[in-house]
Amino acid sequence: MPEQSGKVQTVLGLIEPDQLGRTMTHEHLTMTFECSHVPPAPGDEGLAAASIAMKHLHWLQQNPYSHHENLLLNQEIEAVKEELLCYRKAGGGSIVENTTTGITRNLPVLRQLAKETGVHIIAGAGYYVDVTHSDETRKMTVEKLTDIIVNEVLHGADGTDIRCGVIGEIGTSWPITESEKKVLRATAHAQTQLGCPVIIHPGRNKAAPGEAIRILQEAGGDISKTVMSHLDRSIFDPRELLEFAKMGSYLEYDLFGTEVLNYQFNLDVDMLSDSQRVQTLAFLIREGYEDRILVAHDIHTKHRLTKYGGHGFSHILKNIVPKMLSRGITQNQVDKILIENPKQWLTFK
Ligand SMILES: CCC(=O)NCCS(=O)(=O)O
Repeated sequence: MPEQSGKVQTVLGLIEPDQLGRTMTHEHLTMTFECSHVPPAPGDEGLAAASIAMKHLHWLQQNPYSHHENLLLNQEIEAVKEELLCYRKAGGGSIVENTTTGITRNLPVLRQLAKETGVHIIAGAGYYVDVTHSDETRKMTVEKLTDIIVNEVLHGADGTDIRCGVIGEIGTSWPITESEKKVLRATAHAQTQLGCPVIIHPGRNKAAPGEAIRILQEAGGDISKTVMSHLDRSIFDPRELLEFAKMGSYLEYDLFGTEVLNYQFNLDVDMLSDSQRVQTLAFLIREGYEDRILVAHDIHTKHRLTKYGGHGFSHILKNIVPKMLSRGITQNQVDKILIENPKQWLTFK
């Protein structure tokens, strides 16, 4: 039985699950997102090249992926540190940092932030979406990928002794590519060996979450210990959502704070507002899924930091929790979503 059994693995070592407190299960503290750059609309090239400024803020909020500098969250370590101190003051305890290979994971920075702020940080093992896979990664067998992921959890990643405490976010596109399928199978095999939590980034299609779960299931993964991210831009029809929920994964609404007219990555999608996210959580609770819900902001660009006029890492604790309570979600259910469910998910079997 691995030493992680019954514990949560943070970048500073193992902790007791009760030490986690309120936990955002899907954030990024340092990463780059150039792989997802969207060319600006004709006429917007000047805005896309300008430094971030108050007078451009609305444009930036609506076109976050067309501004190159905005995609470099790794340049904001000091601002993120300030945010984490505010997050603690607001009652936050832990953050799952989902940056995986391909989007510039930086484990020494995560360790430094955990030391300086007292926030428990859990790092992610594995690989982001296909466009970020190296030729070397693409050529690897499932067995080799499994060994690498297991090693990142048991011994440390990126040449450090800093160990990951979850596998993911594992990136998938739509349709899921062959290289991503291999990574999903390796994820399931590693999870079988380790009894660890897994988190998946689905492609931008309503069929994507179910397809990723089926691949994990067929490879022996433990779906009850797996999170499906980004449901707030993936499945909108209530009946289809309940069909997906029946598959048994955690259901994560992790784009709180993102309110956009046009979702740049899929213009067919009408992105939920925060009010609609809260309504969806209330719906899932009524349908009996309160033990399966997780929430976060998935901050991955500069403009969502308070330094740039964004909502920051404390938005859920400060603004969304009161809204949840005002819409009939009980304090006990809020505590399940913020404390108990993350604890169950993050504890190694
Ligand atoms: C690395 C951050 C990330 O993948 N965020 C998801 C954005 S979205 O696909 O839900 O728009």
